[in-house]
Amino acid sequence: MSREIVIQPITALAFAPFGDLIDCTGAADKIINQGQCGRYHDRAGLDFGDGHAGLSLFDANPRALPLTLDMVERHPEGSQAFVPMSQHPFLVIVAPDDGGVPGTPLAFRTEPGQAVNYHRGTWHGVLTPLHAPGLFAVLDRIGVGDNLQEHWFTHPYRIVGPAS
Ligand SMILES: NC(=O)N[C@@H](O)C(=O)O
Ligand code: NI
Repeated sequence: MSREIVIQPITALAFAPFGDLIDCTGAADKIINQGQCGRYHDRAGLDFGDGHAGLSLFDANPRALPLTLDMVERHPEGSQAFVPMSQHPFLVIVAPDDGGVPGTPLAFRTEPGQAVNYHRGTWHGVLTPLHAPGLFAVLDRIGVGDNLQEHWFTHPYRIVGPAS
């Protein structure tokens, strides 16, 4: 049995229970560098618990749609931010927590130039580019102990919708 999830455009409001949508919409918080740069200041709720911030690069293979979603994961010890290093949309899959297991997932497509930061403990699909290059900067917790909990669905979901 496969259950279908339709991809929707991401909005800050819809994503708010799961994380921060980071982009340059609206006026910059500050104009810097002799007026040559707008600073959209401190836009993510970063949380690294008892660890420290790590900045990594992920070079991920783009995925085709429809996508079979058979697993979501979460990081109980820290937040995780994905910043694309290309001007392509990517797929953001999250799920509410339902007593320690994920509820029905939601699938979002970002706009080019948008990044996301998953709150600590948010159920999410792994990094899912939709176009090459799947190159991302990732800011997440580096520290001791296990910071990864996976949930494999007995019945996978089928993620459908436009890739851009
Ligand atoms: N495992 C890892 O570093 N990446 C995942 O957490 C992911 O969300 O892609
Ligand atoms: Ni993750």
